[in-house]
Amino acid sequence: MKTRPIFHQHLFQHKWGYLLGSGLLTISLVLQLGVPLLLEDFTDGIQHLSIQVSDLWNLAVWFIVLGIGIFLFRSSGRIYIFRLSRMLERDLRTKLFSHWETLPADYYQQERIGNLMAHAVNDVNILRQIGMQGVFQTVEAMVLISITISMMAGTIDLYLTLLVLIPLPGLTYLAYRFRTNIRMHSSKVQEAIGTLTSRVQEFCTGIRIIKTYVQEQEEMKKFTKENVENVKANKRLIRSNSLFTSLSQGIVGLSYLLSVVFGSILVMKGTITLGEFVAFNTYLSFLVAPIENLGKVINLFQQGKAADMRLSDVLATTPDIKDEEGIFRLNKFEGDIRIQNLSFQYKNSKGYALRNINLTIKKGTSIGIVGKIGSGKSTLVNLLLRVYNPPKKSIFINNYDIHDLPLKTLRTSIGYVPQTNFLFSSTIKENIAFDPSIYQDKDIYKAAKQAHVYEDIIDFPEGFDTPLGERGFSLSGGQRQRVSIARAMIKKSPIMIFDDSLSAVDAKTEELILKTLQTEMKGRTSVIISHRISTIRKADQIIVLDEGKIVEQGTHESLLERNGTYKKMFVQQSNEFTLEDSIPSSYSERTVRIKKRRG
Ligand SMILES: Nc1ncnc2c1ncn2[C@@H]1O[C@H](COP(=O)(O)OP(=O)(O)OP(=O)(O)O)[C@@H](O)[C@H]1O
Repeated sequence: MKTRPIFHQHLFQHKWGYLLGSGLLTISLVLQLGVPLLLEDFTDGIQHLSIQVSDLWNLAVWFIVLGIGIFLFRSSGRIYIFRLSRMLERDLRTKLFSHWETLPADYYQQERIGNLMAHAVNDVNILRQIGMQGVFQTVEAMVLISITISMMAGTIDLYLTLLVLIPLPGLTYLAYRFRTNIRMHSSKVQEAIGTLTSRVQEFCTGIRIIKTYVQEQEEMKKFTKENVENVKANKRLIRSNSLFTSLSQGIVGLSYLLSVVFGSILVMKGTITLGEFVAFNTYLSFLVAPIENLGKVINLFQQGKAADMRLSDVLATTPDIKDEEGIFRLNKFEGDIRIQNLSFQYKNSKGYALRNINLTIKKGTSIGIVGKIGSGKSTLVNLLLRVYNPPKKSIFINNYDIHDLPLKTLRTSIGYVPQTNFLFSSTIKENIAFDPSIYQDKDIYKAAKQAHVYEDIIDFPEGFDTPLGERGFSLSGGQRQRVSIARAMIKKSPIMIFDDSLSAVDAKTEELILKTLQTEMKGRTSVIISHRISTIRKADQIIVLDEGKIVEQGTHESLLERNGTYKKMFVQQSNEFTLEDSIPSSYSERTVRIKKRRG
């Protein structure tokens, strides 16, 4: 079913508001048309020397009354209309954002962030402008042009009116054509400024690399090139703007020339009075802006139509990961996981990321997942969280197919520490608790202690209230990882997933964290992905993934005894490290302490 364009829906929803705003504006425009009438009478009075001092006072009072009336009605009409379009902007952004929240992760991989930003900023702005300038200037043009021309032709002179109107449509055409041109050049200027800004930003953040690789001159060359581009873009904009202004002034000038020359002839012939001549030119001055605005408005409506279609398309995207019909309304569950014949292929991908996975993870146990880069480890946990949709009847939690569980329950019941530790530009406290009002400070401190980041945080100038910059750049890689772990720990979920979450911490801290996890995770299920055997060796079961398949499965000891991929990895990693304690020949000892070789 075809839906109505977004702007039409808004206009329809607020039709009375827009009518009221337009009505107020119309009153102010009608009052404005009283000015030429007053001038006409006054000029004729001067010409006939019939003006008294009291007439001067009267004129002044009328001007003031009209001025106040025009001001009051125009500004209230404007406020009314503009307020409605600000509501459109607010509601549309909220709608867009809440719609985006429903869309799955792969939507964001297919769409470029820049496009999404353009929808949220530019497209919404265009629709707002239609609600503001578009409606305001259309009403103004329709009312002013129709009444003014009627007054000029009906009360002064039809032929003179037709004559002065001849050049004016050129103004509409020019505004229409040049607006596209000027807009294109303006966006090029914006782009050039954006590029320059990014260059400076990159320079500031990458200053150490630039200096150590002696790249100052190269950077200077790049900057100079982009700076020149910026100047060129500005020159093109200035040229376009100046040409438009000069041509418009030429057209308006031509109209006035016709009015003055032929109007004076009519005055001299006695066809019109001097007062009517003055009023005629005042009417003409009222026409210029609305006729020019018509061109801009036509252009704006065209842009609006395109923006409306783009936004409607975005809003029409249906999430393919959502609560399905007939789900069990569970609020919580325990951590029994069963994976059955799970194979998975990403959209637009030729091969399978996972093939025929069968796995049982009992409540309260831990599983370690190892495997080469790209072997499917993260895919497996992403499917568990339904970040991507697994095939039906392939993943069960507490014997429920995860498709039959509410998404919210599924995700709140799983504490997840992702591979990339994204931190928000807020305080450390907010990064751990998201909403600190839900948790008490002691819960936040406890989670930080469990992640072994507490001591680091209290050393920061503002402790847990230290604000983090974009992506938390003020923290080290290891600190960021541990803040992410604390964020997952505070949830106390029955299932915890750690996706390569200890890669940036040193061996000693890793061991401390693992020890704490062992105690904290009692009764809960944990899934630990790692490239380092030291991280997963104590897990109740370990699987080795290779090209999406489970190639080995067992405990640390049983896998070492198999002499397969796991053992190869273990030996390889052991060679890369200096062993603090020697590796027992049978590999049966559970605690092998590995310390990264210094230097
Ligand atoms: N969103 C995606 N779209 C298409 N293919 C993907 C996507 N994400 C991962 N893949 C592919 O799926 C396979 C498994 O990737 P996955 O990220 O699960 O591996 P991994 O074992 O976690 O790797 P790493 O150790 O580097 O984290 C890889 O071939 C990868 O290129």
